[in-house]
Amino acid sequence: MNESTVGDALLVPGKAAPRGRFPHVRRAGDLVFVSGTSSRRPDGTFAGAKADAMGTTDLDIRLQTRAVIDNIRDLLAAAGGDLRDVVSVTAYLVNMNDFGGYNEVYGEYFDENGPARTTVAVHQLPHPHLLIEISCIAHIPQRSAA
Ligand SMILES: N/C(=C\C=C\C(=O)O)C(=O)O
Repeated sequence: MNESTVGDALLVPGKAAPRGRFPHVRRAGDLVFVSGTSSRRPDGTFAGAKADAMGTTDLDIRLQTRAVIDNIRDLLAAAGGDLRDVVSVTAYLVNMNDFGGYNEVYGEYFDENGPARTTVAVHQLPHPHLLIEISCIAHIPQRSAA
């Protein structure tokens, strides 16, 4: 089904294209739902991920977490909001050993007055270099949307 039946679906120019048939962001009334977002750049490379010619990887949870939240900030801006509008965060880590680094960077953006949060470990994410993906819900009243 191509047609939107509830709210508005948004593909945000300049951001990494979704790797499937879903929008970056979907609005339903005053709530804005942000699809699971990684550190992927528009050119398909990942912030916080390097691999040498032998395939040895150097993956950095702090850099990835920062890039994910910055990507989400850009997506929210396209919906007329910003990170202060986020009311709920779900973070997916592939390894809970990364919780400390993730939590440290997260705390640079949000505090106890910020969104409700759930963090879970998952078996895999859609690319082997990914350590983290985050989805979230923001409250952005329609009258202030772009
Ligand atoms: N949200 C999904 C994938 C995101 C991948 C990325 O941002 O690199 C999905 O497949 O549901």
